Amino acid sequence: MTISQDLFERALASIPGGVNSPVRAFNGVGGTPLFITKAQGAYTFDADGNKYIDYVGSWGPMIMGHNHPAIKNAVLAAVENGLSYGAPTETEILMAEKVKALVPSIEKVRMVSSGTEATMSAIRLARGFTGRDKILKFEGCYHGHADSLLVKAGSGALTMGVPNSPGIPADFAKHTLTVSFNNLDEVKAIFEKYADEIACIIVEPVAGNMNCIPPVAGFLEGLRAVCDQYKSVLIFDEVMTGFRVALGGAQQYYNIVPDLTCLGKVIGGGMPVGAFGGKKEIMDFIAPVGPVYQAGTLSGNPIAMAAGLAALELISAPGLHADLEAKSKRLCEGFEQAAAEAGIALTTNYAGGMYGFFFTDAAKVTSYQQATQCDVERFKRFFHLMLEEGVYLAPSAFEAGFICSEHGDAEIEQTIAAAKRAFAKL
Ligand SMILES: Cc1ncc(COP(=O)(O)O)c(C=O)c1O
Ligand SMILES: N[C@H](C=O)CCC(=O)O
Repeated sequence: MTISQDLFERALASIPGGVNSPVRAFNGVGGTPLFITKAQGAYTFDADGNKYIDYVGSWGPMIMGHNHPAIKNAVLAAVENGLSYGAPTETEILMAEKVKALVPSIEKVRMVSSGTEATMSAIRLARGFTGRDKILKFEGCYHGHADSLLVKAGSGALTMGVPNSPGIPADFAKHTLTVSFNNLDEVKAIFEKYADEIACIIVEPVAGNMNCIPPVAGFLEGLRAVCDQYKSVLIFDEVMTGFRVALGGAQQYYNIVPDLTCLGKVIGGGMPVGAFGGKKEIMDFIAPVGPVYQAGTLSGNPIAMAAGLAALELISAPGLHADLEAKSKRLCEGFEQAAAEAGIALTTNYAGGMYGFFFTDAAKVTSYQQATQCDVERFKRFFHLMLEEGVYLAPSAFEAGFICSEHGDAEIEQTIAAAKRAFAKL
């Protein structure tokens, strides 16, 4: 990795921490981040010419594998007509119609350029719509880096040990209430306390930013009931789960209808895209039809829409999500069996095309507290052993892993075999 090392040193001189998003810096595992030169299918290639089976997939968007020809060709065709107009296009209508068809709880949708913009806009809309200031989120859930949401946050914030970021005025953060994920009693108690002051609950329906933690039975149903009771807006942040755990997202997988949904990652096919949408009466509260302001110079960008539409077309193939889940299951079972043979305590979680594994004695991990008590040092050693084996896992114990359509049986079995050798050396 000498070229990656040289590039990292050069990057450190000009870019804070050498990276443009903290989770890329390997702070969670130590060592030098890989500098990637190209990616194809299930594989990424680094500057030193190493080839890796990739379970990061650009942190989720690459559900059809890297550089899929249909997405690439859609982008190339769109580029011929110009890069951006700042005026409406038919492709935006096609995108909105496709999103509505795939996620029926979405009656109207607004396109943005990142998941952060989607969640930030959705909570502003919920506040404007209800006339309430407080919002409720869950410890360890990450919803991007908007001020209201960087409170007890997961992902890089948790990895770096700064779940509450400096720079956010206390006067602002005080409006963000937090309780434990998968703990409905805490949700009910806080609603009893603040009754009609809470504008919305925002939740990752499968938590993917404190490793991977699916909801326990009844949790999402309970959130729906509480929001109905107190007339709060239920926001599913499906930036990660959307189009991944099922074609219609986690709301289809668990059969719960939120009021608003945030989307990102897969919806852009690898281009910078996000979206938020939901009930017509709430969505019509945003400008220009309603009073809540929300805008974006590059929102609905024609190249990004072309890539996203091509991706959504591809993922609509019958059986794709069942296949992704079968691969997640095989990988998790393979890891558990290999760990057991080596006498290593390990448990796994998965939902559709996302998964996580935890070095712990616990039979199942269902909470933030359990996730943060896992053996992070063991994870770090395992991560580097797997890298030496040619397997690129998320470089943090607090991130989910992603399966793509191009992970075939060969890649999955190769990964399990690599894990077996790695466990033996832990
Ligand atoms: C659940 C969730 N919400 C929001 C975001 C923010 O998206 P972005 O990084 O595109 O701003 C992310 C990922 O970063 C995410 O995983
Ligand atoms: N966990 C994050 C998103 O899901 C990782 C992406 C990032 O913040 O760079």
